[in-house]
Amino acid sequence: MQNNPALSPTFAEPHDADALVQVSGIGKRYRPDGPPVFSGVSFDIRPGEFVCLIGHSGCGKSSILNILAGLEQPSEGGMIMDGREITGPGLDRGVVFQGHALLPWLTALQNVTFAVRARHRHMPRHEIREKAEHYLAMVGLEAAMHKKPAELSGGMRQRVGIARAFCTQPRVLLMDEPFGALDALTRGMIQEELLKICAQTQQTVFMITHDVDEAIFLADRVLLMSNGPDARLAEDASNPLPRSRTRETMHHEDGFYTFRNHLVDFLVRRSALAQKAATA
Ligand SMILES: Nc1ncnc2c1ncn2[C@@H]1O[C@H](COP(=O)(O)OP(=O)(O)OP(=O)(O)O)[C@@H](O)[C@H]1O
Repeated sequence: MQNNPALSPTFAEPHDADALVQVSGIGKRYRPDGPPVFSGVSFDIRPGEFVCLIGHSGCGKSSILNILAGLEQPSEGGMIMDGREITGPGLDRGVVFQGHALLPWLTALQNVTFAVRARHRHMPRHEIREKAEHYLAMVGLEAAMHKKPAELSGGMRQRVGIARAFCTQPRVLLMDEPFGALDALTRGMIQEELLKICAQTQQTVFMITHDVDEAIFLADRVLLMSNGPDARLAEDASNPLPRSRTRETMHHEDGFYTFRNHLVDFLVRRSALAQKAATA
């Protein structure tokens, strides 16, 4: 951790000793004369955990993800990852946005090798290529790796984006509604692939979603934000379903409907009450 006296009081908060990421009392204010978008947000992410963040539009979810990515600075509080303060972007964090953000003049394979090369500057060319091919195969794109983004469907482009993020083997993968623009069928398929890859690689993930069922399928923990302005992290809900769940059968698992109702009730009712209580 860098020696930043301004942050020391917040970092004194209790955190899980095993946490990979420790977020301490972060807040964001874009306009000095207005209320903060959110404040006092603290949570931990343990290694290998899949954490989803849910909340109504405008409560600051993307701002939190951008702060974790180092693309934005918090107005208050701070974060530690692997014992060091996050102060800017780094290759230890891979980011997948809703728009795939691929380089349009490169093929799928070249887009992925570009990322591997940036991460592993001294890796031999053939190893870079093998790595890129491996991750493209993992997301089911063996046959399409020589196509350019314009020749791929939206779902395929998003999968290239996921392969690109995974292949750099970031300590944490940050995803901002990565499947928001996809049709339900493609979305389901990619969710399953993602869960499989995460299980194989023990990848740590922080993901924003609006979709309660997506969160229940993917997440070990669901963080619930109250409504903005001055939103807070209102609840930290552990997923009671076994990790072996599948999309087809998860609604038969004990606790599925109780957990789902809990999340839906938060979004429909408690998120507004939590905001009133926090700002009263
Ligand atoms: N760069 C910025 N400059 C000024 N205001 C911003 C900036 N980025 C976000 N905001 C404002 O901060 C608030 C939260 O935005 P943010 O995108 O973080 O919310 P969100 O919860 O991710 O919303 P959504 O679910 O609609 O994507 C909004 O009122 C937004 O207008």
